[in-house]
Amino acid sequence: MSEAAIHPSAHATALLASLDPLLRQWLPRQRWFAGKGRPISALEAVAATELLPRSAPTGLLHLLLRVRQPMAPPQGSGLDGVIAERPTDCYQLLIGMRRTLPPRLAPALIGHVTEGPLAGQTVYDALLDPRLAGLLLERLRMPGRHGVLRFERDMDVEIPSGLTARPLTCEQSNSSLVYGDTFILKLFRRVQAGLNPDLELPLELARKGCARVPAPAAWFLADLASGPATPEESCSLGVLQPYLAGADDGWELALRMRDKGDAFTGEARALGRATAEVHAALAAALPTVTLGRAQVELVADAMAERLTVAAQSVPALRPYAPGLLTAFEALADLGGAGPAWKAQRVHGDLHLGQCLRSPDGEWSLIDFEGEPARPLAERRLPQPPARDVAGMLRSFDYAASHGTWSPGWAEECRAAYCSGYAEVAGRDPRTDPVLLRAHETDKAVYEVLYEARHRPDWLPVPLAAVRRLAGDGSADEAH
Ligand SMILES: Nc1ncnc2c1ncn2[C@@H]1O[C@H](COP(=O)(O)OP(=O)(O)O)[C@@H](O)[C@H]1O
Ligand SMILES: O=P(O)(O)O[C@H]1O[C@H](CO)[C@@H](O[C@H]2O[C@H](CO)[C@@H](O)[C@H](O)[C@H]2O)[C@H](O)[C@H]1O
Repeated sequence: MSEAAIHPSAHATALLASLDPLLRQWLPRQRWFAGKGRPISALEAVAATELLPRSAPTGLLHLLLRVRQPMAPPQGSGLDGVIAERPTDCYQLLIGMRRTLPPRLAPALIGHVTEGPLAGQTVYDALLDPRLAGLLLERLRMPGRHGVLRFERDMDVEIPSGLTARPLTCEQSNSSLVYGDTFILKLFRRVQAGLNPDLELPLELARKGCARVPAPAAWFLADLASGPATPEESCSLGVLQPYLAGADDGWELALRMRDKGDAFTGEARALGRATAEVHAALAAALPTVTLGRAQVELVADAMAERLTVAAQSVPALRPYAPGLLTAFEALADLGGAGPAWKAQRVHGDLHLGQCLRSPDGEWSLIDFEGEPARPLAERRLPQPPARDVAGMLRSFDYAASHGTWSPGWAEECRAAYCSGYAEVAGRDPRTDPVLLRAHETDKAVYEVLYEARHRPDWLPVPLAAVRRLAGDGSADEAH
C-alpha cells in the first residue's frame, strides 16, 4: 500500500489511538497476523469507517491499519545491533462495539477501552457476532459507498437477506464467514493496493462462463486515493461466492482414499482436466505473452534469488542449494520460444487443499490469491502454466509423505494428473521436463520456507523433495 497517497482523517487517527494498546496485545494472537514474534513499534490508521455508529447499542467499525515492526538484521550481515524496519503490513479489521459483552461473545473479546473517543466501549471481533456478520451481508446486498468503502455486486445473482452467519473455523490465511450454507464471504486480512487476484480471476472466469470456480456474487473494496481511484489504487477487501455445501477438500479426500487403499488416480486425472480448463479460460480472458530468451532468464534468475533468500533463513536447505541451482541454470540455458514458453495468468498457489469436489463429483478450484507472502503486483504477472502443474505435483508428494511414505502412490497420481491435463490442453506437461523441474524446485524451496515459518514439524516433507530434486539419491530412504 503506497503510504504517500494516503491521508487518514483525524477521526480515523483518534479512533485508532483509542484502540492502540488493546490491538497491540490482540493482533499477534491472530492466525492471519504475519508479523508474529516481532514487537510492534507503531500502529497507524489508514482508514476507519463506522458501518454502525458507536452510539447504537451495537456498533461496527471497519478499520484499515498499518503495522510497523522492527526487523533484526540477517545473521552475519555485520549489522548486529542495527534495527531495520520490515516493510509495513496493512490489515483489515472489523470491530464490534458494545457497552457490555454478552457471555456468548466472550471468546471474541479484544478489550475494554479506557481512553479517547471510544472510552467506555467493550470492543470485540465482529466476525464472531452473527448480528454484525449479518449486517455485513446486508451491506453487500446493496451496492454503493460508505466512507472509503465501495460495495459492488452481480445483480443477476439473488442474495437472500437474513441468512444465518457462522465463521469458518478451519486454519486459513484470511477470515471467512458462511451464510446459511449458501454463500461464503472471504475477508482479506493482509491487504495491498491493487486488485486482489482472488477477486479478479474468479470475475474473469465467470465472464468466460467457466464453471470450475465459484463466481463472485458481491465484493467490496476501499478507495484510498484522494482523487478518483483507478483499479490499481483501490484495495480489494472481500468477496462473496456461492458456498459449495458438502464438498470434499482435495487434501482430506486424497488422504482418506490413500489410507483406505483406494486409488486416487481417477480423481487426479479429473483434477488435471479441471486445471487445464481453468488455464484455457484464463488464457482466453486475460493477456498472454510469449517469453523470449531474456525473459526466461529473468524467470530463472528470480527462482535462484528465492533459493538464496530461503537458504539464508533455513540452514537445512544450504547443502542442497548447488544441486537445486542446476534446475534453474538448465531453464536459463533453454531460453528460446516454443509452446512451453507461453505465459498467462495462473492460480499461483495450486495444491490439493485448493480443490473442492462437490457431491456430484465435479472439481472446483478456489483461492486464487497466489502465494500470500509475495507482493500483489508480482502475483498478478503472467506465468507459465507449469507453475500450477508443479504445485499439484508437489501436493501429491505431500499426500504420499503423510504417514508411511508411498512414492508409488505419488508417481501414479502425478502421471494421471498430467494425462488429464493433456486431454484438455493438448500438450502433456511432462513434454517440458526442464520447465517442470525448475517450477517444482522453486515450489519445494517456497515450501521449505513456508514450513520453517509456520509448521516446523512438516519441514522434513519439502526437505525430502529438495534432496531428490537436488540429485541426492538418498532422498527416498530419508522419508
Ligand atoms: N466456495 C466455497 N465453498 C465451500 N467451501 C469453501 C469455499 N471457498 C472456500 N471454502 C473453504 O474455506 C477454506 C478457506 O478458504 P481459502 O480461500 O483457502 O482461504 P484462505 O486463503 O484464507 O486460506 C477452504 O479450505 C475451504 O474449505
Ligand atoms: O492454502 P494457503 O493459501 O494458505 O497455502 C499455504 O498453506 C498450505 C498449507 O495449508 C501450503 O501447502 C503445502 O501443504 C499442503 C498440505 O497441507 C500441500 O498439499 C501443498 O502441496 C503444500 O504446498 C501452501 O504452500 C501455502 O502457500
